[in-house]
This record gives sequence, C-alpha cells and structure tokens, in this order.
Amino acid sequence: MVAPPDNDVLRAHGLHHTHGATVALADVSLDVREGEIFAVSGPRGSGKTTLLKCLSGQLVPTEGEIWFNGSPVHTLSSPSRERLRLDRFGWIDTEPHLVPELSAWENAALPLLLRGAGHRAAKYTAIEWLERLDVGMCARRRPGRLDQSQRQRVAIARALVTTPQVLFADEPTAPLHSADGTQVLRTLTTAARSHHITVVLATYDPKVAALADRTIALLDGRRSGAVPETAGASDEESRAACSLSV
Ligand SMILES: Nc1ncnc2c1ncn2[C@@H]1O[C@H](COP(=O)(O)OP(=O)(O)OP(=O)(O)O)[C@@H](O)[C@H]1O
Repeated sequence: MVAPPDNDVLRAHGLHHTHGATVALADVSLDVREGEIFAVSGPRGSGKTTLLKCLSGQLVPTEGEIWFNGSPVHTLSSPSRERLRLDRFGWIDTEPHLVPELSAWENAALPLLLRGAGHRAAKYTAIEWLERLDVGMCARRRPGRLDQSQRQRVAIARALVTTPQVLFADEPTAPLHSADGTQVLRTLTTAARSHHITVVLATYDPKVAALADRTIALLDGRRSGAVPETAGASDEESRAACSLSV
C-alpha cells in the first residue's frame, strides 16, 4: 500500500465492488485533490452511487484501497468509519429526506445538535447557512410548506452546516427543473469553494459535470475516459450566478 501525495484528500486504487451477482465497480482508481469540485459522470447503473458510498466509508469495497488524508479507510472498523463520516464528511442525496415535523432551521441544525452543540449556537449556524443558500426566509417553515428546490437547499445546508472536509453529492439536482437545478448546483459549488470544501459529485447530466474542476466517467462500473481539466466554470462565474452572501 502506498500513501497518496499530500494534496490528494481522497485516493482510491483498484476498487471492485459487487452487489450480490452484480458487478457495480471494476478496477476503479482515482485521486481527488483538496478543495476541488470532482464529478463522477455516467448513465444510470454505471456505479456512481456505489463509488461515492465506497469513498465515503458507507460501503467497504470488495477489493481495493481507499485513502483519506493519507490514512487508509478500507481497513477501518465499522464504528471508525461511522465516526469519520460524522466528523469529516457531508452527504447530499437525490431526495432531501428532511424530517417533516421539524422546521427548516431545525433540520439544518440536526448534525450540529447530534454532535452536542448548544441549541442557540446550532440555530445561529443553521440559519446562517440557510441564508447563504437563499432560503433564510423559510427557516421557520416545515418541509411540507417548501417547494422542491427549497427543500433541497435545506438538505444542502444540513450537509454543509458542520463545514465537512469532503461533501459527497449523489445527483443532488436530478429531481429539479433544469433552471432550478443549475441554480441550486451553482449555489452549492460556490458555497463549497468559498469554504474550501472538497466536493465529489455524481451526475448523469453533462451540464452538471461541466461545473466541476475535473470529471471522470464511468460505464458499467469501469472508468471510461476523462474530461479534461478546466472544463468547469470559474470561481467568479459560479459566484456571479447566485446571490450567495459568503
Ligand atoms: N443494493 C443493491 N443490490 C443489488 N444491486 C445493486 C444494489 N445497488 C446497486 N446495484 C446495481 O449495481 C450497479 C451500479 O449501481 P449504482 O446505483 O452504483 O449506479 P448509478 O450509476 O449510481 O445508478 P443510478 O443513477 O441509477 O443510481 C447497477 O447495476 C445496480 O442495479
């Protein structure tokens, strides 16, 4: 096993993973650099979710190595991987999965409260993030009174509220209308860039992948080529595209 270079926050080498008889990943290797927006593109069923789950410690690959900040993840025990996820990673799903009985700010504050933060400090930080994501005015509303784009922004605030080192986003804008999706995604990437959060983003949409600094493509669980660097939008472009107050 070889430790990764210093500027790689994540490195995967020779990943294989099977779900029962289905091969989801076959010999996938990649490096993710600190602070970049890294996209994993590919059609449905190509292995994107499985790859993100392996990289974030939710799944242990059948074969291969994963390194985070120069330390192996694939050899960690289940409680240690759980701890790593809580302390260092954020996760945004395709669907927001908010708690319906809680207001937007209470949903966004949940990770802080679970970590033992005081109620007042957690509320303050959660509302700050909701404002950055242009949903500050919805802070007291429950998810049932929010539209889909607002609910996804609350889920993004919940993922960012702990300022994770790496944010994993699994097709976070797939259910949104195209214009909404682009706006939400630009807001997400701008927030991540301004807080030096590394983003690993799975998407089947080439327009979404174009917002990234680097993109790899998967097909049937294998790397199928790479999009050249600098294909993504510049920091300034991302900043200009939304009213984020960071
Ligand atoms: N829990 C599971 N049990 C069995 N097969 C699975 C499971 N999860 C994924 N698969 C299969 O593994 C392969 C890769 O799935 P994965 O969800 O990682 O791909 P994906 O690119 O994220 O697709 P999608 O965009 O549809 O989520 C697919 O063939 C899928 O059917």
